[in-house]
Amino acid sequence: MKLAVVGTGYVGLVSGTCFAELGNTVICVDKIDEKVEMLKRGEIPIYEPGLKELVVSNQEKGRLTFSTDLAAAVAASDIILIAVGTPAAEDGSANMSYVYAVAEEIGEALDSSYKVVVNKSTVPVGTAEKVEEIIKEKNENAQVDVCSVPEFLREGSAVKDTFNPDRIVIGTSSKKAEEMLVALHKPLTEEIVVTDVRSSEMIKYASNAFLATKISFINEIANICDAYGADVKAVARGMGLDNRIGPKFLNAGLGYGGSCFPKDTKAIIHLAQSAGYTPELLQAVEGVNERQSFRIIEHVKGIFGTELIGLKACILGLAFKPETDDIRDAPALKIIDQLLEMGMAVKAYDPIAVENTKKVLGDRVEYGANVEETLEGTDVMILVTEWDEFVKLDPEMIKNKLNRAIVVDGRNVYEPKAMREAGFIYHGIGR
Ligand SMILES: NC(=O)c1ccc[n+]([C@@H]2O[C@H](COP(=O)([O-])OP(=O)(O)OC[C@H]3O[C@@H](n4cnc5c(N)ncnc54)[C@H](O)[C@@H]3O)[C@@H](O)[C@H]2O)c1
Ligand SMILES: O=c1ccn([C@@H]2O[C@H](COP(=O)(O)OP(=O)(O)O[C@H]3O[C@H](CO)[C@@H](O)[C@H](O)[C@H]3O)[C@@H](O)[C@H]2O)c(=O)[nH]1
Repeated sequence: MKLAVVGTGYVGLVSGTCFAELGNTVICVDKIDEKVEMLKRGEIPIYEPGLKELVVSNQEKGRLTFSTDLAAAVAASDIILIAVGTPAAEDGSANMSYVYAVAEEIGEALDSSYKVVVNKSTVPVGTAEKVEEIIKEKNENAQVDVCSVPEFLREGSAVKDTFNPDRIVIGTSSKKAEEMLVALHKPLTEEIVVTDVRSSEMIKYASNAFLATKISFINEIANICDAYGADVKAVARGMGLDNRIGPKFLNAGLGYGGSCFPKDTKAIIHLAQSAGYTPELLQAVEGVNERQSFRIIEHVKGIFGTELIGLKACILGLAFKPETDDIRDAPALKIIDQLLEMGMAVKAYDPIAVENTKKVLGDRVEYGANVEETLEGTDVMILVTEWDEFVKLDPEMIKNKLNRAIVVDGRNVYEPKAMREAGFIYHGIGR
């Protein structure tokens, strides 16, 4: 099949490349010239394991091309995937300006041949209908079915997730579009859920909201564990072995960050409120998450008291999770801001997210070249992102580099007993 993919962020680039790998002809379009030029040279603007090799090999086979010319890509394709950003607006709703702008451009580019337009971006319920309306306002001869196929990939494992999805959800009431989209996705999985467009759009928000709820739930339990001397890791294990609960997404820590859960939770809350419904549970999920990263600060104050001026913290991990350089809504940024405000100096390190962090924090923070150098001469090590290299650190090395043997483990990666026996003042989250 011939595909145009609009937007070369995580979703557009990964799904476009994977569809090319499956033998389709794919044109990935972005409005940013430099990005398209980089991609043409086989350079990948984001860090995503396994992606570069796939992009380059599909370019070489001529199945994957990059362009800024949306009209030409639309004309050459049967299916057009919209994968542009839907960031949070001031009021928490999804900012739909990028999606609507693309809809206008598609409307202008279409002739009277049949096309399937797919929203892969995470969008409020009712968006497919609105996109179809915009296209038809621009072009009354347009023969389109606008469908919803939400994306469930995770950053850091995006390629693996795309080739091994738990399910594909297709929202459409058109038999013709359904047949084309089922044929496109069939090589990926047998688990294809075909439903109406609005339910499909809701499935995406409901899935993210549920996962966010699981995280806020276990964080709340962790905070109660802290008060009573229970170990949240043991609690999560004991709970997770119940098949009805399951072990995944029960890691207590600093709360969820990233480009999806925070904004999508806000968007579904806004969606509910716009319809006159108060989503109390989801509001609490968000409230718990807002507070959770500040648990670190409470631990720091618990150790040093409120007089923090003159002390230096070593922050390990800046990306919102391991295996990505994405710092959008990363807990590290909030924690660093708070430490600086309290008068502490901060030295930080991340294997790949330092460049992105510098664009936001500049020289308010000192950056180490590696873990050892970052730890050197600091008063407390604060682990924020559970990169494998941090998990495997030698406690003796940590002790030798720090001014005092103090570790605050925001991801519960070390064993409290072993750390305390090794002479550390050790604080985890809920254990
Ligand atoms: N990042 C993820 O892991 C993930 C996973 C699932 C779903 N989603 C959803 O997918 C959507 C895209 O997310 P992302 O992280 O890939 O976005 P992103 O912000 O990283 O990238 C979006 C890209 O679209 C381009 N763009 C914007 N307007 C354009 C236009 N008119 N023409 C051509 N290109 C245009 C931008 O230049 C940018 O390169 C969002 O709705 C997001 O919620 C993201
Ligand atoms: O037990 C857990 C699991 C995750 N997290 C945090 O939750 C956030 C999100 O993690 P993850 O879901 O792994 O990453 P994303 O790449 O943001 O992926 C989510 O958001 C995407 C965008 O919508 C969806 O496509 C994915 O299915 C969904 O998992 C990160 O800050 C994690 O540290 C926890 O705190 N505890």
